[in-house]
Amino acid sequence: MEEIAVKVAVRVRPLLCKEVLHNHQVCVRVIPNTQQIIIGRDRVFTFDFVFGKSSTQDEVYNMCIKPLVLSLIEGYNATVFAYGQTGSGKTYTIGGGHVATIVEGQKGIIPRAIQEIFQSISENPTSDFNVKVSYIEVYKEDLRDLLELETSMKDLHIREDEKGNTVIVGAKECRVESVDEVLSLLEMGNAARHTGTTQMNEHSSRSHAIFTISVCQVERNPGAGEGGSWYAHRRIVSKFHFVDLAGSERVTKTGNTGERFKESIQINSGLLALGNVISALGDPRKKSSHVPYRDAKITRLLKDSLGGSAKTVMITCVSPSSSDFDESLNSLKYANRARNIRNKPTLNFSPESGRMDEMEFEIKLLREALQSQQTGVSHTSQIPPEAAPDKNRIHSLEEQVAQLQGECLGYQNCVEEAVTFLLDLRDAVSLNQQQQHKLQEWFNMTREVRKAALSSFRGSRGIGNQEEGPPHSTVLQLNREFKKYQVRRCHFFESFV
Ligand SMILES: Nc1ncnc2c1ncn2[C@@H]1O[C@H](COP(=O)(O)OP(=O)(O)OP(=O)(O)O)[C@@H](O)[C@H]1O
Repeated sequence: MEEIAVKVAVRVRPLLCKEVLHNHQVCVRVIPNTQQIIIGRDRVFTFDFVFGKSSTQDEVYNMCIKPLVLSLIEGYNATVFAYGQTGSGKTYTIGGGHVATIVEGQKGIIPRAIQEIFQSISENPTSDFNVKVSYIEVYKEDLRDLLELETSMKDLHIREDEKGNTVIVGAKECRVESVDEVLSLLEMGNAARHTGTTQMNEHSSRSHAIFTISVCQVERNPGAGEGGSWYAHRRIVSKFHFVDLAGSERVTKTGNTGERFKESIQINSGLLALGNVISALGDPRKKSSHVPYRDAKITRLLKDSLGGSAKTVMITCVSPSSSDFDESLNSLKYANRARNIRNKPTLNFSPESGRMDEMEFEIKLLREALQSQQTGVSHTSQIPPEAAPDKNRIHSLEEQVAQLQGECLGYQNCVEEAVTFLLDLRDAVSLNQQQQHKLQEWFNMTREVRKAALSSFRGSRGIGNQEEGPPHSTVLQLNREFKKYQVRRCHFFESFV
């Protein structure tokens, strides 16, 4: 599996009107025709992409995000996250805020990516797509569903699936069919997000927000099956996380008190945890050390994006103002360290679900074939009684496939449950005896279910000692038998013409 580095971009926003009015000096500049940034008089940093004060939203999108959208459609998970001091331009860049009223050129990353995803879908006639979005925020270390505010925080849980990908159990996933639908959900979520006014930023995000678009594509591949007469399905589910982190802030500078002060503490501790993860992953001297993903919700959520299986771009936003020199230098140091993080992107084929789709499809074909042949039989008065066993055979095949599908579903559900549970335990620091016992019980149960599924299938076929194989191979056997039956039946009818 190929390792690729997390790509790091730095964007320096222009001085804001109030900074110009207060006569702030510029202390961060892009060195023209390079990928370098200079801060102060002589601190130079090199990044994958650098964007200066006059860079446009379009440039940022095309350079950093477009390739990720293409990867998403290919089947990779992707993440872009914006990091930086409060007021440095993260929400502006990611595309939060009032997406509906914003002028075209000012649109941030999310609306542009959505546009492109739907464009790609419309240009792909060979697959069926199912697109869903979810939007959650981490506010003071609690998860909140921005698309379903009634959902209690307690009902949202962070879990890992069997591939190690982070999933939020309980978060509302809305099925969407158009760009406008996504934008109105985004707008709704943005309106529900915790924001507040601080001395540093009039519309400061007080939470980390994760907007996720999940694309499920089922490729229709005619003729791939034996004899070219049925459809093989490839199912890919890939996700794009757009993460707008809350900004780091110095409490003395923001002048925050009361609730804002409490928020600052939580924001900073989440970002500190993120800094530690970046440091553990990005510092070659700490290569073999423990990565403290579990120290905060945001680091747990970003686990597969940092050192995991996704393709990731980190956009570090910095203020050019000399009054923010220390914060900007810090952000650049973090960004520099993040360049050493390596991910191992993997394609998200879903072989199990693919098999289920395939089985469902075959059942459909079997049913259709059965129906049309039954009709044929009833219209053919000269058909001799020898046809009856064939009809019975097709009935029995259909029953077996249906039974197999039911067994596979039960088995799949059970395994999924066990995997989630076991992975949870695996992540725990240590297991006590009771937990180890429970773990063993789950292993035993899975084995039993699998055994029962196999023996019941063998029983239904009258097979005693056939080699154990995955349920998939039995479907293929059924398919083959059905084809043999079809050929025999054709010959049979031909002999009457
Ligand atoms: N590249 C840019 N060009 C023009 N204006 C910008 C740019 N980046 C940010 N701004 C402006 O700077 C201000 C602060 O930006 P924004 O709210 O995006 O910061 P933030 O990093 O998300 O802050 P916080 O962490 O407090 O939420 C906004 O008024 C925004 O419009």
